[in-house]
Amino acid sequence: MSESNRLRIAIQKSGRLSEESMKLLRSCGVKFNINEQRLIAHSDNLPIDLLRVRDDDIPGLVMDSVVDLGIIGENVLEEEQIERERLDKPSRCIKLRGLDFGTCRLSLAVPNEFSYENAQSLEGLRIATSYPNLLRRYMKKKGITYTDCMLKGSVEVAPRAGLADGICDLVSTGATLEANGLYETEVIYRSSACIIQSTQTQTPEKQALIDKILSRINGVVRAKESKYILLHAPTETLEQIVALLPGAENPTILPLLDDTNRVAVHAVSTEDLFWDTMEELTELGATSILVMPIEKMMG
Ligand SMILES: Nc1ncnc2c1ncn2[C@@H]1O[C@H](COP(=O)(O)OP(=O)(O)OP(=O)(O)O)[C@@H](O)[C@H]1O
Ligand SMILES: O=P(O)(O)OC[C@H]1O[C@H](OP(=O)(O)OP(=O)(O)O)[C@H](O)[C@@H]1O
Ligand SMILES: [Mg+2]
Repeated sequence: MSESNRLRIAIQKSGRLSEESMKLLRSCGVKFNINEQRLIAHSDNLPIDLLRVRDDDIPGLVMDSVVDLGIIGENVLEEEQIERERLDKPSRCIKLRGLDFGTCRLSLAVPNEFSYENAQSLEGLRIATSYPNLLRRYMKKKGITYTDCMLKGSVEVAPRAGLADGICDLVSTGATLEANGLYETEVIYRSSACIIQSTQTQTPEKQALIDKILSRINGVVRAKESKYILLHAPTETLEQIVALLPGAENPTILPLLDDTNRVAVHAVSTEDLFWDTMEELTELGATSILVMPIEKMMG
């Protein structure tokens, strides 16, 4: 493959991570248009190409240095890492940071009529999964022998179709399990999306661009977790009010026109402000409480 000076980022073409991956890159100032038929999307404003592929292919593309960065579920990353360990193949990639989407868990589940007591209840059974390595690691730790039935999709229909006794699949709300007459018994792995980088040597220009993207991602994620809070506070309860604002450092205190008993408080809070705290603030005499989202943060 020819060497390119453009940074290559692999994202899921279509599925649970696609929209959020594109949204994250766009919020970092990477402009691009997607043509559904095309594998590659070129950014208009930065030397970046997006490769739109199946999520299972992303860790391998990063580890083999075909692309520089990838956005992927930790579950798929870990599955590939265990596979490469097994095959004595190097996993040349590092996780740059976790992301706040694609949160789910890999769980064992059995049909509603199955009487499950503990993990040992699965001894000798056949379990359908798309994650044979994560399943094997868990079952080995528990000392349970089983047979696996590898399915790339529709894992949850396997017990009804007579292909397996139980399943090991991703769960979020549990609606898919319920719809298929199954119930969750053990969580074997908790996952969210993450961004990974190939450890193969980058050009200094590419590394500088990766650092810039990562710093922007940090800013976007921090901003999402933070809120800008404005309120009016009586001077006598000001200290208690400020102490209630979660993670707010050095708020700005401003005088109010024609009112010497109250001040305006402006603060950036590193956490969401919950209704309970809002109620406590009003009990302390705070008024005109506004909680606003922050788009970007830096410095
Ligand atoms: N219900 C869910 N809620 C949140 N995140 C999920 C959920 N299901 C899966 N994920 C995360 O999103 C990733 C992609 O899930 P998806 O179901 O789109 O994969 P897929 O069907 O294997 O797609 P592909 O066609 O790309 O192979 C999973 O590996 C997991 O990290
Ligand atoms: O617990 P729930 O909220 O029901 O989510 C779990 C389902 O979500 C994922 O599939 P997805 O809907 O992405 O479709 P897929 O099976 O085509 O991958 C996963 O494979 C489960 O089937
Ligand atoms: Mg997949």
